[in-house]
Amino acid sequence: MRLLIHEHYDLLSKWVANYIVGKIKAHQGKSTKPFVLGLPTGSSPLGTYRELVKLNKNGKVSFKNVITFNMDEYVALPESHPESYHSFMYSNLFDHIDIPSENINILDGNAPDLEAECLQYEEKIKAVGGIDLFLGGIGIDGHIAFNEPGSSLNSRTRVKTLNTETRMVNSRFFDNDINQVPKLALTVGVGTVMDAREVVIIVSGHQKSRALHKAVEGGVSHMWTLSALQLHNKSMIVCDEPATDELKVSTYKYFKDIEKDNIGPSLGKEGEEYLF
Ligand SMILES: N[C@@H]1[C@@H](O)[C@H](O)[C@@H](COP(=O)(O)O)O[C@@H]1O
Repeated sequence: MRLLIHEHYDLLSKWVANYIVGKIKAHQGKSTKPFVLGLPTGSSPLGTYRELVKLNKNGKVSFKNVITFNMDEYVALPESHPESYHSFMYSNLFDHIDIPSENINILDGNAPDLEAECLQYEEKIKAVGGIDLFLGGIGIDGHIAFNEPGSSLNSRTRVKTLNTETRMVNSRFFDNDINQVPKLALTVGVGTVMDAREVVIIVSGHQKSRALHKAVEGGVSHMWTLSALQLHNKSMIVCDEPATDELKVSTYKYFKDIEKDNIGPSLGKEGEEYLF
């Protein structure tokens, strides 16, 4: 597992967006098949989405031949609700890029048969040849997508009960009222994420530092589902300095040193592009 430590969130966001664009372009250079991209919601990817929109508008990348699969969605929250993950994705990304609407996949938390919906989602991912790159974030308890502590590391897309801590954290989007936060969600499983050919996780801020410590320095454990990434053969965590607060100094220095040539000193200057 790689760990790239950026000075601050804006640099991280710019780097991740350019990394994704590099991957899409490299794929398009050698295949006519669509690039399949897994996507998260939350505040962590917001900067990356802003950069992707900019790169699309500047003609640096097209999403016409990209298929997306979102990680999760609340159960029984209308799609039109401002806090549904459908709304989030359209207002922060899809409404601003040239992706065809038929290429967008988001779990339907209002489907009459939720289990069938989850099974179909897995089938659809398989049918397009699997996910090339899964982008993700984490919760403060180290959850990836909505795979709360105790989730099987082999789990597939399914209905998941949200724990109180996650609902409290997410209540900031629901008038700070935990009672308005749905109790259930549909989520891809840890196994679904692990099947992606590459996984990139954004971790930003001090509040995520314990989870980062557990995922990087702890053992593989279902109590910190991000730690499953240790078993993935192409995974990377991209974080900012505050997220490293709980890492050992030696771990911090190790990753700073080993990745020093991959985080250029000029990174982040307006208009600067990175080629991967
Ligand atoms: N299901 C989402 C996760 O996919 C996301 O990673 C997490 C962290 O969100 P944020 O980036 O806002 O901290 O929130 C939710 O629980």
